[in-house]
Amino acid sequence: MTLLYKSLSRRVLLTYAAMKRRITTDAHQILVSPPLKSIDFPDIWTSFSFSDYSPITTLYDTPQTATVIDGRAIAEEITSGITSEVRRMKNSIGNVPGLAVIMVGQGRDSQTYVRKKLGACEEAGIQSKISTLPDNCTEDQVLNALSCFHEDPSIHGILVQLPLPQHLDEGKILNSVQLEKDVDGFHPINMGNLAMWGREPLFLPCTPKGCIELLIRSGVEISGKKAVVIGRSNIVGLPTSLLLQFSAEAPCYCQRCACIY
Ligand SMILES: Nc1nc2c(c(=O)[nH]1)N[C@@H](CN(C=O)c1ccc(C(=O)N[C@@H](CCC(=O)O)C(=O)O)cc1)CN2
Repeated sequence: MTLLYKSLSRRVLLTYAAMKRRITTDAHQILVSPPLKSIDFPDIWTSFSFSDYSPITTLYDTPQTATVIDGRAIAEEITSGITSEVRRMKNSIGNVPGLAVIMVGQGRDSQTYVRKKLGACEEAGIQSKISTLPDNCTEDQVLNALSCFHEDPSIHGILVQLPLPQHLDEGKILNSVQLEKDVDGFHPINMGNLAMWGREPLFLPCTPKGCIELLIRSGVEISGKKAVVIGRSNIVGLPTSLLLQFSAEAPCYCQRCACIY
């Protein structure tokens, strides 16, 4: 399992590194940008066969017309792909991936998101564990929960559901997530590597990755486009903008403003 995981990560990172090299060594490429499918990432962006998909709509055919992307259908498609991959893994090596979630407090939104994440794991055959801590827990309790999951060989990915209560130091806690298990990609080294040429993050934040997936799977050609990202949060806006840098021509932030581009 570890070998498979390492070989997958390696393959992904090599693709990512190759792409970054191409961009940095060829000034022309900076303007033209390589197609997004050749960028990093893992599972789908590199092995995804575009011919398998009929775009929900070809945006080029209908310029300036808003199109609603059917996220639910795409999510089902992705889940089904992951489910077969996990089944294959179980049949070949007898193991399945394991996700651990740390949730502090009883925030309604957080509970909903965590429930959905665990439900998605179950649907795909991924093992999951959750550590639920009270609103008034100490930083040490969170760090202890993290340590337990770091040492648990059945856990390959850990996420700390955000936001955390005010009295906890979010930065310190995210810094403490083991890099190799940082599935949210929120560790400053993973985030920093995403922002730097010649560096490779081990994981991508899931919402930005999901946005790019939706575009790709809907047949939207990102390369060479101008993109506007509204908001610059660490969780969504900032990493989305970084991802778009690789393909869109001129991504920019838009913070608390109406923006017509
Ligand atoms: N550890 C993490 N904590 C948090 C994350 C995260 O990625 N990792 N993100 C948010 C909460 N969240 C997932 O946990 C999340 C929230 C909202 C969305 C999203 O896409 N929202 C859509 C609406 C979707 C719908 O209505 O069905 C939107 O805002 O347009 C994705 C993920 C904070 N905590």
